[in-house]
Amino acid sequence: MVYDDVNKKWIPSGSSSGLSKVQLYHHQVNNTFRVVGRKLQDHEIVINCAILKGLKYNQATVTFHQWRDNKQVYGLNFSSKDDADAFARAMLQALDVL
Ligand SMILES: CC(=O)N[C@@H](Cc1ccccc1Cl)C(=O)N1CCC[C@]12C=C[C@@H]1CC[C@@H](C(=O)N3CC[C@@H]4C=C[C@H]5[C@H](C)C[C@@H](C(=O)O)N5C(=O)[C@H]43)N1C2=O
Repeated sequence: MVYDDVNKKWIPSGSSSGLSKVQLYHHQVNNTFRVVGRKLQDHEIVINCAILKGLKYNQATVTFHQWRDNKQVYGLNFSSKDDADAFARAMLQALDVL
């Protein structure tokens, strides 16, 4: 999800709401990280953002985590606590090595 600052509400990222698979990629060569989310149904890329050193990953609730870059605020509304925990662990490990 992305935050619509004008209307002060979260909107689905991409062309429609629906479940997506969100992955954290590590580019070994230059030690960079990127979050990429794809819709399960049609593989539409719904999130594609670089994770930079010093990023603050906010676990607002057990299943809703968020972060911001200079352009927008991203929110991940996880289907389960386990998914949220797994993603948060990977994100925090990435932030540790950046
Ligand atoms: C300093 C800073 O940047 N701070 C950011 C957060 C942050 C901190 C540190 C580092 C980075 C970031 Cl990003 C912040 O506070 N921001 C970023 C933009 C929005 C917000 C501002 C105000 C509101 C108030 C309430 C809360 C909100 O949005 N919350 C709460 C949990 C709750 C869970 C789920 C989602 C649900 C999917 C739909 C909707 C629903 O429940 O209807 N909803 C929500 O309502 C969700 N806000 C925010 O997060």
